[in-house]
Amino acid sequence: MSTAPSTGDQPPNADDLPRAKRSLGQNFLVDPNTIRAIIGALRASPGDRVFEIGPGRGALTEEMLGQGLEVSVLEKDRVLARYLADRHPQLRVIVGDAMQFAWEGIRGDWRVIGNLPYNVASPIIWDLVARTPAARRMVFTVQKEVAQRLCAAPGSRAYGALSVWVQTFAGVHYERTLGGNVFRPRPKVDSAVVSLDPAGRSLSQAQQEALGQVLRVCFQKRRKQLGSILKSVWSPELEAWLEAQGLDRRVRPEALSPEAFLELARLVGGKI
Ligand SMILES: C[S@@+](CC[C@H](N)C(=O)[O-])C[C@H]1O[C@@H](n2cnc3c(N)ncnc32)[C@H](O)[C@@H]1O
Repeated sequence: MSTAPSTGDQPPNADDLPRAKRSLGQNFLVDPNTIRAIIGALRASPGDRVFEIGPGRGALTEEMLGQGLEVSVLEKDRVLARYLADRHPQLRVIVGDAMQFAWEGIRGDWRVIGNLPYNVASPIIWDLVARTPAARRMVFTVQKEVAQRLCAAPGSRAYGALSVWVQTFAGVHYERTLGGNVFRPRPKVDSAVVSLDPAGRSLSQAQQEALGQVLRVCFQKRRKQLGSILKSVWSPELEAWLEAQGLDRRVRPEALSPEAFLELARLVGGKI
């Protein structure tokens, strides 16, 4: 760990940099053009507040500070958190786990950014979008397959519970694919950048549980027909609602839009 006094404007000596820990998904961005492009996707202006998840050695953090953004970071690795706090006294550094963070505090004017640890990216985004309805734009670097699932449209192979859940709360846009050469160490999988624009939708805890339950049940059996999946809770109301959509009980879950799932959760959630 570097114990040098703050030298935010000096490039760190390679020997001072904390080693990458595989267990924490540490693949650090090293390509300046990619770093600028990811931050550009945030569409932030000087003075805007940005919350970064997993700042690592500060590749995105330092560029954002250089652009005059007001940055707070949440890092699980104490060594890296200390390294960043030492180098950047103006940075608000929180040592903590994004899987257990009180996201409700990120309200209003916050943008969110993160080159997320790949093994926990989906649950972090799942939680974050539901609990920060008023936040501004979010930009995440994730495994390419996860990015495809986040953006997937009904009927496509990648469309599933994660797509429906996240698109219930935000508009999702696939920004770009990243080759392994922009990271050190180089990850084994391809990566992609996605942006999310929260729609301002707030669901109660009960509504969230109902939607989560319906998604779990439906996408466990995505090739089955809805009438068979929901046999035990089928009702005339459900039948009438499907008919009004121009659908019937033979429809498969993967054909339903996020809005349709929300209505389905209202009709059957809590009963299955
Ligand atoms: C893929 S690296 C990205 C580092 C840096 N942002 C970059 O782009 O070079 C992921 C970062 O998230 C941190 N991390 C891993 N699990 C975390 C968790 N549960 N909560 C917060 N940070 C975590 C890792 O220590 C690491 O710094």
